[in-house]
Amino acid sequence: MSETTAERGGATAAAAPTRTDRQVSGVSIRLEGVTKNYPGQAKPAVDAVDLDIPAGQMVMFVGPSGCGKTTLLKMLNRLVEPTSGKIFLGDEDVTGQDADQLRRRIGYVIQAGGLFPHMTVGTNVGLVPGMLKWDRKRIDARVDELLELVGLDPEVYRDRYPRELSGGQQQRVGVARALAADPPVLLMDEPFGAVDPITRQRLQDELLRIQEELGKTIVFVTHDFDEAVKLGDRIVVFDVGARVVQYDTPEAILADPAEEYVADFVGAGATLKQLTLTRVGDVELLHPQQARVGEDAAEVVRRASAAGEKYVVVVDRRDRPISWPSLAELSRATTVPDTVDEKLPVVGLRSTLNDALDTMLAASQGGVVVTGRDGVAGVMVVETVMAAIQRTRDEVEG
Ligand SMILES: Nc1ncnc2c1ncn2[C@@H]1O[C@H](COP(=O)(O)OP(=O)(O)OP(=O)(O)O)[C@@H](O)[C@H]1O
Repeated sequence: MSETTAERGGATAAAAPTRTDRQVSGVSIRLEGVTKNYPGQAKPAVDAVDLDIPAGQMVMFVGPSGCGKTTLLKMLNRLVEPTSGKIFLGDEDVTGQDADQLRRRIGYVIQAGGLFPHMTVGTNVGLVPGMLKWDRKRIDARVDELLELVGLDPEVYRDRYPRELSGGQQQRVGVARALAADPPVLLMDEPFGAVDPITRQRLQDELLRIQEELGKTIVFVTHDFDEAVKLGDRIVVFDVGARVVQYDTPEAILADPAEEYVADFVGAGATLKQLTLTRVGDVELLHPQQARVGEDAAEVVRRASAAGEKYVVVVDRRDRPISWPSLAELSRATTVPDTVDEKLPVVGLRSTLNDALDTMLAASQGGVVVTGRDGVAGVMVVETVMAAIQRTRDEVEG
């Protein structure tokens, strides 16, 4: 770290560990005095920014509209040419490197996925490996692997066109495409801005899961402070000219905003935002009886009644939850039905309590099914969320 970096106000991340001890496949990014003057603009859009982004971390860029977040992001893959300053990937100065070469090492995800509409999902995902002249077999295998990774069945989606997908699915394909050549760095510019809140929450959960697995260095621009708190290992709060006002963990920023400006930006709901820091996996879950499709319904009802329960979670053959019927409903069937409840409220262990509450409200249900790596991890009821909110309030206020 240079002295100038230190002087310019906390633009270096402290050497705190990431949220989990994940594998790291990313490289660090270092900016030194990076500046952009757009022609005809009196002031630089980005003014002499120094920033160190540690390898394998997800760093969120937030700040008011027009403060220069996107310009700064686009200078990292040179969609915007810096006026001055230096950019390093690891120890390598990439400021003068051929931009096309550079972009093959940096995945880029934008709103709505930015897919080519006239190409199938498979062709979209295989674009960069194709440019890198991988052979057909290797590309096909990689496409399937990536579609699996982002939760899309390759058999079903490989040959579809983007217009045949929902917004959330297109976004998943966008992420798969950005990861295709296994770049160490991923840039994401408001990727989930155009999808509905519940889909956004699922995509965020998926991104956390993928990041846990891959450990890329991710730089993520967002307007949504809750999203920054949920996803970020660290958050950079910018002001005009991409001035770094605060660069720290979400916990630290919420607990101690650096300036009044940051406090305003964090907002009056900071107490409740603390809830965004609590993951579903951090609270005690209930463990209901489960039943598998095709089981004898009367037997399941007997088992659940004996355990004092009124509902069971039905899972399919791959242990995925598909419905959550009452014993009364179940006793009308002979075998446990394979009916999929499209509105079944489901969240992951890495979802936040806010997400869980939103999901319950959207489904008009008093609980959610929680899934983990190996299927159903439990269920959570609204009372648990309320108790956690109360605890957070007590802690913050008292
Ligand atoms: N191509 C361009 N030519 C001239 N000025 C530009 C150009 N792109 C951005 N700007 C200006 O640079 C400043 C920073 O814009 P930028 O889009 O980077 O901000 P931002 O923080 O990402 O904003 P938003 O959150 O609204 O997307 C703004 O004043 C903007 O008007």
